[in-house]
Amino acid sequence: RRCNLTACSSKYVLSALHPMWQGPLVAPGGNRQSPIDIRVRKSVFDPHLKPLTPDYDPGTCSQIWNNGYSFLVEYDDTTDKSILKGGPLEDNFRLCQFHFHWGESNAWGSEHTVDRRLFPAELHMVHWNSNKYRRFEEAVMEENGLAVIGVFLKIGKRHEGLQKLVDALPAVRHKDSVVEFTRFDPACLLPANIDDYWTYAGSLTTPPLTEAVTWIIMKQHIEVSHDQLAVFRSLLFTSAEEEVQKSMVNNFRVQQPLRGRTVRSSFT
Ligand SMILES: CCCCCCc1ccc(S(N)(=O)=O)cc1
Ligand SMILES: [Zn+2]
Repeated sequence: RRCNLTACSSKYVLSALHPMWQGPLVAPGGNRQSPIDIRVRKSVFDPHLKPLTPDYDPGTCSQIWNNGYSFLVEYDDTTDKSILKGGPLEDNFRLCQFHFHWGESNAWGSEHTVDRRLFPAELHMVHWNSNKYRRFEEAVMEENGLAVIGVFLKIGKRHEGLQKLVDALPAVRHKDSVVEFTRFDPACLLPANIDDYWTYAGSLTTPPLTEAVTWIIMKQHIEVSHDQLAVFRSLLFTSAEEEVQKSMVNNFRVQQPLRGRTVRSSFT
C-alpha cells in the first residue's frame, strides 16, 4: 500500500495505488514536500527550540465538514482566541481546523513515519500565521504561512475525549456534508508530553501542496480504540448523489524526497 518514490518508478503505479486523488503526487519543482520519513538518528537536536505553547478556546469550535479527503473540525479563526506559539515558531499562529489521515487496516494510515514505522492514523492540527497574514487563504501561499502539529494514533484504550467527535461522524458520512459541532477542546487530542517533537520545513499533503508548512511532529502518540478508528472508515469519499459509494480510507499521500532538508528535534 505504501509506496515510496524509490520503490515505484512510474507515476501510473503511484496513482493506481492512491485512489485518493489522481493529481500530481510529487509537486512539480517541489523541494520541500510532505510527508516524509523521519530518520531519528539523522535528526539534529536544537537546544534553542522552545516548548510549544498551544492555548485553545473550545468556544471557537464551530462545525465538522466532510470535504471528500478527510473530515475537518473547524474553528472560528477571526480572532486570536485559539492560538499556537513557541516551539520553532517566531510568530502567533491561529488554529483553523484539525483533521486526520488513516488506512483501511490498522497496519498503515499515517502520512509521516518514524524510521519507516507506520501508524494506523495521524492527526493534523492546522494553524496560520496571524502576525503576517489576514486570513488562511492568504497564508497558505506563503512559505512561513502555516504551522501543522502532527500526532500519531495507535490502537489501544478508548480515547474518552475523541468519543464526542466519533459520535458526530455518521452525520457527515458523505462528501460535502456539514454539521454543527461546538465546545470541543482540541487540546484533549494532544499527547501528555508535547515538549518532545521533530520539526522541519514542508508542504500541505493534499492539493494545493503549497510549501507553506512548518511541521511539528509529536514524538509521543495518543491511543484510540479499534472501534473508534473503525468509525472513521465508515465515512465516504463520495457525495450522497453518486451511485458508487467509496469508503474514506487510505487518505494519505505517498512519502516525498527529503531533498537535503534537516529535521530538528527538541529532545536528545
Ligand atoms: C486555499 C485552500 C487551501 C486548502 C488547503 C487545506 C489543507 C490544510 C492542511 C493540509 S495537511 N494534510 O497538509 O495538514 C492539507 C490541506
Ligand atoms: Zn493532513
